[in-house]
Amino acid sequence: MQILVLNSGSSSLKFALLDPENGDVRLSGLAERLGQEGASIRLERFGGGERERSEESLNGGAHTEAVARVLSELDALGLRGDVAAVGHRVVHGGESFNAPALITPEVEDVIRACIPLAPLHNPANLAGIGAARAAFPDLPHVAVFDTAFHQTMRPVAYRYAVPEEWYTRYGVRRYGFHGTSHQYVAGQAVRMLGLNPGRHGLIVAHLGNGCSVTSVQDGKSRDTSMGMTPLEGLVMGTRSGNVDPSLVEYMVREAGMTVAEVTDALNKKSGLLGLSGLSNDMRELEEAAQNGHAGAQLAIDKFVYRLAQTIASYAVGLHRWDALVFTGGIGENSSYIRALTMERLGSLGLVPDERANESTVRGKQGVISKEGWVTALVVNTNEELMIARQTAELLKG
Ligand SMILES: Nc1ncnc2c1ncn2[C@@H]1O[C@H](COP(=O)(O)OP(=O)(O)O)[C@@H](O)[C@H]1O
Ligand SMILES: CC(=O)OP(=O)(O)O
Ligand SMILES: [Mg+2]
Repeated sequence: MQILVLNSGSSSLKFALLDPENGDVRLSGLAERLGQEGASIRLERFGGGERERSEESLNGGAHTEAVARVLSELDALGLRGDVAAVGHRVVHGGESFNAPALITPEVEDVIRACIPLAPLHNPANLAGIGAARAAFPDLPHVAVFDTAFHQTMRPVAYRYAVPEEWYTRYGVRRYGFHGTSHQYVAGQAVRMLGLNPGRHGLIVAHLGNGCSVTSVQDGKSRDTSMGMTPLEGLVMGTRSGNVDPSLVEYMVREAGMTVAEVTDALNKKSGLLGLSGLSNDMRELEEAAQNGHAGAQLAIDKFVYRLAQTIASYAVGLHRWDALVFTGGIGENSSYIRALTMERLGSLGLVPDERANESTVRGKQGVISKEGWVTALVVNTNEELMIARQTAELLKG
């Protein structure tokens, strides 16, 4: 059985056709700058131990054109008939979903109702669902929510200290995101370390373009750093993470900006990009910092400082702490950021094994801490595989 997985961003579409049993990928790729000039799509085909890549223009195409191109590629490869179902990443499911859901008109309504909580993500997810339903009208479509894994948080973690009515009437609370990745990575770490699936404590740092830390106890999310929206928490590529909420009103008053402009800047012009004045890409910042770029150095230092602070604070809620887990593009590849973070956490017993840390990059995973100290490890996340598995499980059940 093959599952087609679609992960729609505001202007991008990641896709993969894979077997949920063994994780074998037949086709994968990424369409970018959708709906804009210069839209393009990259395709990778796998078969018979071979891998073939290509890139082409989509000519201003949007999600519909990207899905259509994926479909024509499936036809060209003779794989369309193998697709048993489509699994969609949906970022915000509010409090309505603690598990994946078969997409019905009612489910689409709930995803639509969550747009105000995730204005950057949910409209793109709906566009992807619409395009895929038109392309595969007879197949089951399943929504896998970023928020679902975090529905096990208790009120002490998910409530904000604001008037109660904001929660009961307007749904103002912490929801958390990247749940599919945190759940997958925590499960892998339990297996790799031989921990008891029913009794363990992990802190998982998912560090990609968006970044979040989650504490996982006995397989369940206890707390997570992203909040009502994916803006809260850590310093990210272009997102500020935590700031004083008063700055919104202040910038409106002092800089003559609108609330929407301030919010947009906090989401798209802040974080590593804002602090460095250079880039949202950690690779570029590491190189620039080495060449003496002060802004890049500050961005890295602030990123690490906030990350280490958050990790330390998450040790508070766990009944035991077995390991710190790094994942995502930065977590899996930057031995520098991992080393700096662990050094900051030295007083909590984290000590990097220099050789293991430096060699655990580009697809390698495993323990990177010195023996006898708190365990730290790298786990490669695989949201596509997790979405495919959850889609297949829901259809079986
Ligand atoms: N070798 C590397 N060293 C440092 N950072 C890296 C490296 N490889 C990738 N990254 C960083 O990972 C981030 C992207 O993470 P990724 O998980 O791929 O993003 P997304 O959240 O879009 O899926 C970027 O900041 C990129 O610079
Ligand atoms: C929810 C979220 O922040 O996702 P991403 O990291 O893919 O932007
Ligand atoms: Mg990501």
